Amino acid sequence: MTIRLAGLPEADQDRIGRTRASVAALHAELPRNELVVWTAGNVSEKVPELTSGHQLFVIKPSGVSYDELSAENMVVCTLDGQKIDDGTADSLTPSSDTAAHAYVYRHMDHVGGVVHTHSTFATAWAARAEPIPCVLTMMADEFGGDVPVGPFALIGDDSIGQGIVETLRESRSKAVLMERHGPFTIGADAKAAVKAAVMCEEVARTVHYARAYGDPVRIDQAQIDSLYARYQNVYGQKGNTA
Ligand SMILES: O=C(CO)[C@@H](O)[C@H](O)COP(=O)(O)O
Repeated sequence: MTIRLAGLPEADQDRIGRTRASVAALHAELPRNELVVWTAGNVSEKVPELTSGHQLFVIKPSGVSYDELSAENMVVCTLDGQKIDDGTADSLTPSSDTAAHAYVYRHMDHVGGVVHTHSTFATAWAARAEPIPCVLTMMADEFGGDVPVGPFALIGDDSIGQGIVETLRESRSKAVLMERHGPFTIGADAKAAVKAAVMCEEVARTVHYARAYGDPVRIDQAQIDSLYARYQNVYGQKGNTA
């Protein structure tokens, strides 16, 4: 039976509303960071701590221009990728990549946010099915090593999601270059996944130019491990309330 948003406890409705607003706002980061053209990218976030016990996520409606996105038209889905009765028109369909996002949430419990783009430099590496080698400290920081390539898969069923999960389970990376398609990124929440998408495009561009003029040198594994540990555990204002 379809879950009805209006029938959920008030606290759950409030939580879902906050997630819808946050995911709608984060989509503006995709064109702002030049990660998308037209509508070719999407962001989703799993709704945490629902008292009703439902497991839901929020994702962009398919093909809707980023400047028309709002909390009200963010689509709410079950982890099976099925749209609930979320108050939007029945005709409003979720992202083409909903099945992939849903598969990741079902199989990677620690993931709270997923992003997909076709950002130019990362997608060029995906077109060559070539992992981005870890030749930059920024890559060790954010990805803990190379940015891996996932298998080519057609859109619309679980195959992309399966490829994302199989690839990222073997890596610390928050980004995977799906072969001949483009990058998918994950994070503890949608903002972390958007950051990973921004950083993935940045390192794809930098390493592309580095290789155009020479042979970049890999960072050795012990140094990658040290850089990753510092960045993930010390960098920024970890826990500071100031
Ligand atoms: O690769 C594709 C379509 O082939 C998708 O990733 C779109 O580029 C974004 O689709 P929507 O989220 O707007 O449905």
